Amino acid sequence: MKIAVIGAGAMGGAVASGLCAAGCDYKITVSNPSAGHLKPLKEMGIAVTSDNTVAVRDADIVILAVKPWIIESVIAEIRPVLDYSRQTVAAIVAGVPGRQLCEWFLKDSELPQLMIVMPNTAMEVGSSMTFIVPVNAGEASVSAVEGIFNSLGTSMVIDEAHLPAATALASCGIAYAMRYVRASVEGGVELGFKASQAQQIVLETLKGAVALLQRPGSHPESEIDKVTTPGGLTIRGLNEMEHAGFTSSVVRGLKACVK
Ligand SMILES: NC(=O)C1=CN([C@@H]2O[C@H](COP(=O)(O)OP(=O)(O)OC[C@H]3O[C@@H](n4cnc5c(N)ncnc54)[C@H](OP(=O)(O)O)[C@@H]3O)[C@@H](O)[C@H]2O)C=CC1
Ligand SMILES: O=C(O)[C@@H]1CCC=N1
Repeated sequence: MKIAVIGAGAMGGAVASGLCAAGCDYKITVSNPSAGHLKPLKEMGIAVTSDNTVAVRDADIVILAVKPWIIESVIAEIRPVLDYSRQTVAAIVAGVPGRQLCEWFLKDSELPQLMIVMPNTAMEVGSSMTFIVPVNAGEASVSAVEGIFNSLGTSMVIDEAHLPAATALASCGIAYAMRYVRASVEGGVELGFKASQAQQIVLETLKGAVALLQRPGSHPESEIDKVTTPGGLTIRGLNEMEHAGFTSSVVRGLKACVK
């Protein structure tokens, strides 16, 4: 299967390099105006070009990975050369509704197989939580796009109404998770560990927490109950974090992100 990736930044670059690193059998061409982002991809053996129309011409699946304010002009550029009868478009774009994409893609009253895809930066390491929103897409094209993003982590097909929340939790969520790590490392340094040691401790602890929660029937509160000795140390720390607004600030941050 041939894939064109338009835009070689954080998302487009991670799709291409991630698929390549995973040893996938896709023939990938990446297009980007400046050469800087293309160089490492070219070194991995990926075909590169600065011409979007060249990249999409032969592709079975076109992945758009440009900033939201650029996507309209990119669609206008590639629309004349796209063959809607055989090509699927997956748009990685935040905050652009499906109906708007349909308006921009409409050609002779036709649309391509079209979906919005929302990954996160962990595609780079094959661990993205990716959402797929079918906008105008049948089973075969959704399953082809699922195949791509399952090679880069885990994918979930959702409806568009859930996309803002999904974006907040998983795409932006990577940054929120990083902030928890940074905060814990800073605390660890103040308590006497070197930053590198503190980071290792925090990451291993998070790995353990994830593994505990991934067991069937597991729940965060029951895991917390096992740690919090009555009158003990853990509950003092937890309650202090809650007095400072821990849960509330996470919920408020997610809601602000969706707004
Ligand atoms: N970053 C993230 O975590 C996430 C981003 N998204 C969405 O992904 C999309 C891409 O974001 P992101 O990868 O972060 O952005 P980047 O700025 O990292 O990458 C965008 C890339 O598009 C290139 N570009 C600019 N103009 C054109 C053009 N006319 N044709 C082809 N390529 C072009 C840029 O090239 P140059 O730099 O040379 O100008 C750049 O390499 C956005 O719509 C964003 O909303 C979705 C989920 C998560
Ligand atoms: O912050 C943003 O707008 C993009 C969308 C999701 C993650 N980054």
